[in-house]
Amino acid sequence: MEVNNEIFEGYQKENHEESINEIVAAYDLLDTNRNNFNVTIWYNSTYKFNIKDRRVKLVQVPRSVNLVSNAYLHFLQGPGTKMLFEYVKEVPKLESRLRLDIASLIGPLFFTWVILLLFPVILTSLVYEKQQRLRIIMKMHGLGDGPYWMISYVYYLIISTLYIISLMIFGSAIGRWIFFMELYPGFSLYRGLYEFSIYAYQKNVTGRDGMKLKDFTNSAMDEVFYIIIVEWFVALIATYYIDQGSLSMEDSFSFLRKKFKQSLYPQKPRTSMQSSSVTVEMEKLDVTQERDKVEKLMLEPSTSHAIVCDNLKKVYPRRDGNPPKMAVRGLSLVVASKECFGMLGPNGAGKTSFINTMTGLVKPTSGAAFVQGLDICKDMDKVYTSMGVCPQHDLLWETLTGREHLLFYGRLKNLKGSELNQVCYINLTSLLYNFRGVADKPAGKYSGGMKRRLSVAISLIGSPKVVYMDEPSTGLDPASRMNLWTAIKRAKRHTAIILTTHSMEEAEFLCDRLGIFVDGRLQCIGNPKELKARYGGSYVFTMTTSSEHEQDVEMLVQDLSPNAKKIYHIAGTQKFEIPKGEVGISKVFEAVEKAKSSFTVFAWGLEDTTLEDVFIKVARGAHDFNVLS
Ligand SMILES: Nc1ncnc2c1ncn2[C@@H]1O[C@H](COP(=O)(O)OP(=O)(O)OP(=O)(O)O)[C@@H](O)[C@H]1O
Repeated sequence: MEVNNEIFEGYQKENHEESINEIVAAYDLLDTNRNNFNVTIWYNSTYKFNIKDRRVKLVQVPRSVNLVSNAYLHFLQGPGTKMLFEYVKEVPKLESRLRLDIASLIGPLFFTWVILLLFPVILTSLVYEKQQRLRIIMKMHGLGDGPYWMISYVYYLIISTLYIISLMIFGSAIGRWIFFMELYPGFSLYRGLYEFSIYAYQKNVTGRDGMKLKDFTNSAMDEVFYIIIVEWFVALIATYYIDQGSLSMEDSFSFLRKKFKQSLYPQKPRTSMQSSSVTVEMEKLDVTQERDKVEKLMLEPSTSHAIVCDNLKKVYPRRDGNPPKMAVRGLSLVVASKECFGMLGPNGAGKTSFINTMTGLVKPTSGAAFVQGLDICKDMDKVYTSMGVCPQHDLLWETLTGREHLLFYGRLKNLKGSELNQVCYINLTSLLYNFRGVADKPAGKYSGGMKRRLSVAISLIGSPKVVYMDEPSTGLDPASRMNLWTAIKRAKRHTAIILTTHSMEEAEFLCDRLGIFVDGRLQCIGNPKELKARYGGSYVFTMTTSSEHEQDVEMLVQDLSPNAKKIYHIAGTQKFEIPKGEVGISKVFEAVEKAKSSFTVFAWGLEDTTLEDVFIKVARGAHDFNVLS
């Protein structure tokens, strides 16, 4: 290329003061904060005007290609650049192309987006564990908060590091320096990258270096770091609060909801609570005896009993304008080691609330409870190490197989190596009996009954000292139910079990003692035989005849026992309750044979009281008492 040396040399010799002053003025207009600026003009070699404190020096620097045209563009923006512009116009220059650096323009947005892709993945995973209550079930099986967060942190740190390293490798491959992209969280990262982009752009325009450490105070980069550090602490504390405030997502934000609700529903005097507390409590003898037993144990604490509850209460706070709900009203109960205690009760009686309180899912409102001598309010973490839980709703990872679930929970119970494999195998065979096809399938693909069986297997793994089972046999077919019962019976040899159920058959088959719970109170307690003897002191006599002989049947029953009560009557079929003390079975047979000779008897039957009869009687009695009081 032809170069006009004369023009440039002439410029140097004459030292055009006026044109240099105009450069300074032009620059001041562009950015009054800066007192340092470089202009690079190419000619044969590269010359540089260093303008500092309005003093201009022309220095020769190594040749730099392609910057001259950018410098012109920059200076053309100021009104005082006329002289230079006119002069430069005459300087022959290399052919150059306009560089539009897409990466610098959209880089910050793009990089932030790419890095934040990992954030929802981590968040979803943590929230999933919390929402599905997997977090609490892991805790109940002995996984403490410290190890949980450490493992989660290290796990996601490794994933994030690998991700960022991949990104950096990719970035280097495309020629970008993205070291600072490792910094997090997103917003400050975005800001940081924005600062980088400005420097990157200036590098292209002016030929200066990119961002240096010393540039941090001139740019907003120092702020970015302060924000990241502050956010780090705030996020850690907030996470800790949300996690510790309560273990349920719902309760985590209860403090906010409380404030909001207080403004919507001003506090009314607590009339309903007060009235319930002055209700005369007519406790049955067996329940009173149990309470006395607990009181004695409280005076001489011992670890010989697996579970001791002393006047345990759970009240759910006022919600959506509804009054507070007393779900458990002062329960006193002792469960011995290796005892299976069955909790029966109608829907909404408070059984699950009691189990949730005992397993640490909700805190008791008052009273105390001890598991193996450990206070559930103070030593829950220690209690968890010897506890198993089969919750009312299955809490399983959709993607883990049955075997993986058992291996995981087995490890939490400190089982290792061959012992772990053996325990896992025993549980799989006893509870997932056709396990070969099932054990290695993801739990998300299990049927309802299979999930239930897996939940029971998890609760029993590692031979915990205390196991809570909330309706373990719900949704099981008869064969699976029998399997489950066998497994529970086997577990009873070394474990105390509290189980809730709506199946009287199950309660009778498995439980050493039963308690019938109605409206938060224990109505009766004892072993199934005792309860039947106490509450079911009558036979149920049923006879079906044609309708014209109904009167004859009534007379027959009156002859047998004047105190018999008709409890059911429909289209020729009548049911009577006959007090056991007033009639012998042989007398009933005789009377029926006599009746058969005088009229046609289609069918008849005599039944002893079942547990179901006891349950209905007790539940109805308690309900009527509550309605009247
Ligand atoms: N989180 C809660 N907030 C307010 N009230 C609740 C809450 N959980 C349960 N309750 C109420 O407490 C009472 C006892 O409920 P709980 O679930 O303990 O009964 P349950 O005996 O286990 O019933 P089911 O046999 O149907 O499982 C019910 O009236 C229920 O509506």
